[in-house]
Amino acid sequence: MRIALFGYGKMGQMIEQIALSRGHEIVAKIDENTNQIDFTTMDVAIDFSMPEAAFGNITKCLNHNIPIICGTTGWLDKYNEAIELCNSKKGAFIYASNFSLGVNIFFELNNYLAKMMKNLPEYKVSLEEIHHTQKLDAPSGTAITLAEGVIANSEYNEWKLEDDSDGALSITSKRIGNTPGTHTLLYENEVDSIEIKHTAHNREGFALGAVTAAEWIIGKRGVFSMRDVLNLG
Ligand SMILES: NC(=O)C1=CN([C@@H]2O[C@H](COP(=O)(O)OP(=O)(O)OC[C@H]3O[C@@H](n4cnc5c(N)ncnc54)[C@H](OP(=O)(O)O)[C@@H]3O)[C@@H](O)[C@H]2O)C=CC1
Ligand SMILES: O=C(O)C1=N[C@H](C(=O)O)C[C@H](O)C1
Repeated sequence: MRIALFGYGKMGQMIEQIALSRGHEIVAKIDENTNQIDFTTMDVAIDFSMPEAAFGNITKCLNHNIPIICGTTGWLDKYNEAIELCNSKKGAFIYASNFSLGVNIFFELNNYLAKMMKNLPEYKVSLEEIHHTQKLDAPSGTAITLAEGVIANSEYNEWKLEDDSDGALSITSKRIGNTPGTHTLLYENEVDSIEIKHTAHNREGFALGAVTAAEWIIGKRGVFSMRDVLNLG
């Protein structure tokens, strides 16, 4: 498979390693200084760039009929526009806030736990994410997906960053050293607490998931998720 990388930072470089080890070719490494992109050389594009760049990169790929896998977080105000464009162009697109197998299992566990806790209002939920100090967005995309999972399966209506006013689900964001990504859901009352936690030990799981998604999407049309790729649903 001929892969173009949009963004060649920490994730782009890890994806290159994994892609090469699986017999793929990296045909382009694109950043904000790239003037011309030859879309004829690529079978699929993978974007791990920056919040302000992702939507533009997705648009370019869909306009050139290139399937696009996007892991960049912090641009979701434009997600519906990306879906509309993908559908109108009959393209192929996957966004995931987290591509790792472990986190996608954790998302399922989170939904299941939220459903069980729905009728137990004595437990208050809180959500914490910890990432490295270079991370630009807060809360993390993964924390937002987890919060949306709780909201869809409980009486909570909204999440807020470090604010539980009006009964909102509060997300705490911490930036510590080189932490690859740790997410914790805590249900707590006066007598006990229940905690579920996912800890990424490095970036390999994210990169492997993104390359797996790129392999999976070839020949497909539509908007998909990691649930489709991993056959979780
Ligand atoms: N979904 C998932 O599983 C995961 C998602 N992420 C997300 O991926 C994104 C990237 O993370 P990470 O690799 O750690 O970040 P880095 O900052 O290490 O890399 C981002 C790269 O994007 C480049 N860039 C800037 N503008 C553009 C542009 N217009 N087009 C293409 N590339 C551009 C930057 O170049 P320069 O430095 O020259 O500006 C930089 O090299 C973040 O949003 C992060 O949250 C991260 C891990 C897992
Ligand atoms: O920026 C990161 O590093 C990560 N970003 C993603 C997010 O915002 O959830 C995924 C992972 O946690 C690492």
